Amino acid sequence: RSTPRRFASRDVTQKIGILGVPFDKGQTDQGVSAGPGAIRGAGLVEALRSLGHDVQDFGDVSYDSVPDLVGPENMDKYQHVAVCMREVSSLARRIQSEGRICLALGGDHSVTIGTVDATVNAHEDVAVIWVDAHADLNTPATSPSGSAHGMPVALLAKDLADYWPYLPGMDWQVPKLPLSNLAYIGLRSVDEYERLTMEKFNICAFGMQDVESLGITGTVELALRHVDPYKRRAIHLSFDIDALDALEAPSTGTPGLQAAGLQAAGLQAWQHVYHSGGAGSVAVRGGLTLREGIHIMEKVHETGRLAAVDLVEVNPALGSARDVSTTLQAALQLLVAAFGHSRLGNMPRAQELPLTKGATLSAKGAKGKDV
Ligand SMILES: NC(=[NH2+])NCCC[C@H](N)C(=O)O
Repeated sequence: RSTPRRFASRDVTQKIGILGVPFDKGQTDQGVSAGPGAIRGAGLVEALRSLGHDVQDFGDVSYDSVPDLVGPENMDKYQHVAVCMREVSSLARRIQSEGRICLALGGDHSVTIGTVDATVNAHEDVAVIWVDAHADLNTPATSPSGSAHGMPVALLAKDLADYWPYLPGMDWQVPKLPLSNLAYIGLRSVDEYERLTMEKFNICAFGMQDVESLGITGTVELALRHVDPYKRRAIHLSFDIDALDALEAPSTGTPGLQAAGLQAAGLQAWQHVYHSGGAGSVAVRGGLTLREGIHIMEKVHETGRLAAVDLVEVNPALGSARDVSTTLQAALQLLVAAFGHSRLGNMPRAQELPLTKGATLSAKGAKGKDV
């Protein structure tokens, strides 16, 4: 049974609020703070408006003073995280309270400490789809790097609250997200303790092997069914550009394991192997294709329950000019897909199609009356 494709999106105006979060202190590479500017510069606002949406750009989050907070051991730049994410959360809440879908541009993935916090406060029942090469499920006690961008999920999860020490300056943040409302897609670099946590709490995760065996269609269907079985939750979609293969999005910086190489070496998937850090960082090979990423976005859009999107870890300082442009185009395509781009390009609406010379099919005409 074949049903005609629906192009509903062109007729449904969505209210979108863009929030830039040029935050880079959740990891060690320079340049990820230029992400929001670069994605805007690639034409994001214009592209979303051309879909007919009501787009308001709320600019970039800034914070000036960093108080002398003593954070947990092995959580780098804790003070910055605590202060900046409070600001992110309050702005993202404001955007959502105006009835807008909050589109946050990172920055590194620690920005979700603020954005997801806003979503779980703006809605009663929230589902999170986390598209990423990494699980970002470490606590300071388990983190191999001390980088906050590897910790947001652990910080947001209600089930993991007891695994954290008291966090001074973060009283605004209440871990509210049940891990049962979360699904990962695209994992290929999971640390040992993250894996243990995933097993212990039975977290729904589709790694690259699963995407391979189920296909992206099956993967997204199962992920959505898991996080939102009764089709009533607000959906927060957090997309780390490093979920895409390095060929599709080279300008991103997290050192990680090379899945293919590890398998060849007969190593366990959870034994993490790092590339050289800093300027030599490279994206993780063996990831999602851009088409697969777009499919995820389209399917979440089709639910009609998208509340917030993050697009993070685009680093315009990494790679050649061509790498940067490839990465930015990928980011842009993902985002227009999340907001209902037409799969076949900008097709005219049926009513706009000229039937005979000079005549167009009006709504009335479509019912067979005089045109
Ligand atoms: N959002 C990211 N790129 N996260 C990378 C995390 C890498 C590693 N698992 C860590 O915790 O340090």
